[in-house]
Amino acid sequence: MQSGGTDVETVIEADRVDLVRSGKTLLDQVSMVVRPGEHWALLGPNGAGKTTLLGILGARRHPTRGSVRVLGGTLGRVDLRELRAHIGHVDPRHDLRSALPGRDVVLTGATGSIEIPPRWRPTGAQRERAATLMEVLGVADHADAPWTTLSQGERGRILIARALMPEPRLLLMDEPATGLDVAARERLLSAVDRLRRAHPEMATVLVTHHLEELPASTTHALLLRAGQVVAAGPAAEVVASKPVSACFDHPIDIERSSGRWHARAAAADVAGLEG
Ligand SMILES: Nc1ncnc2c1ncn2[C@@H]1O[C@H](COP(=O)(O)OP(=O)(O)OP(=O)(O)O)[C@@H](O)[C@H]1O
Repeated sequence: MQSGGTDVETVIEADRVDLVRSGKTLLDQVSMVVRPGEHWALLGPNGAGKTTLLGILGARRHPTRGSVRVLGGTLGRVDLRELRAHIGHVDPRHDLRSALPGRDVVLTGATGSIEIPPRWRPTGAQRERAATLMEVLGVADHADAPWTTLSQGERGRILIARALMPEPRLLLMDEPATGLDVAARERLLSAVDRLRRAHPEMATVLVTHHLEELPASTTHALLLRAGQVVAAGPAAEVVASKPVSACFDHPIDIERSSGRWHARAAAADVAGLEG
């Protein structure tokens, strides 16, 4: 692989992407390059366009202007359904209503469906892979538990295992830790760290608005505000007080310890509030 530039092994290459809906510019000249083994955080306030951008990176929607190459395929020129089969997308709005056991929910990742298709039977290799992934994600004990009884944190980890069934080279996660209590969040983040170690070539993009929800294995970050990129690059530079304060339009102090990030209102701002 070449260093820099646009090598063939680039996982995502978005160049000056605009997305306009109902006359509103949701993404404005967004560019981003993701290479194998990189783990990106997509950060920004409510309504910044994070989910919209993830939809484009996941080959679920086309940009209005600009070019997007994902896993070597240019959106607009390749079959989006075919491309989607190679992308793991963890969507918190997974629309499963039946009491499918955890193991079967993971197996639906192989068929790309919500339910197990009639007459479909997993191969031995698929069963083995599902078991391994549930082990890595720490949900092996829930293989027989019905989806309807699983907690939000358990569901989240099951959905990540599901997204990994087709051995994707790209994994997209939209706010995987939202709504979890502190222990469930920590279990999920450890699972994501383990997963990244187990699949060193896989690239990931994780959306969140909470810096505390960033796994320690995050390598890069892109800050989005009102559809525009405020900063993008190595996490150590981008997840820092100055760029994050600019992105959220609020003075924020960022600290990093044991690889994890913590955010709080800047001291001057707190004094202002108290005074
Ligand atoms: N089809 C649409 N037509 C018009 N506006 C839309 C459409 N879809 C999304 N939007 C708007 O686009 C903006 C970006 O939405 P998006 O969900 O991508 O933001 P986000 O950064 O993921 O926000 P949050 O953190 O709140 O989930 C929002 O203002 C939203 O209301």
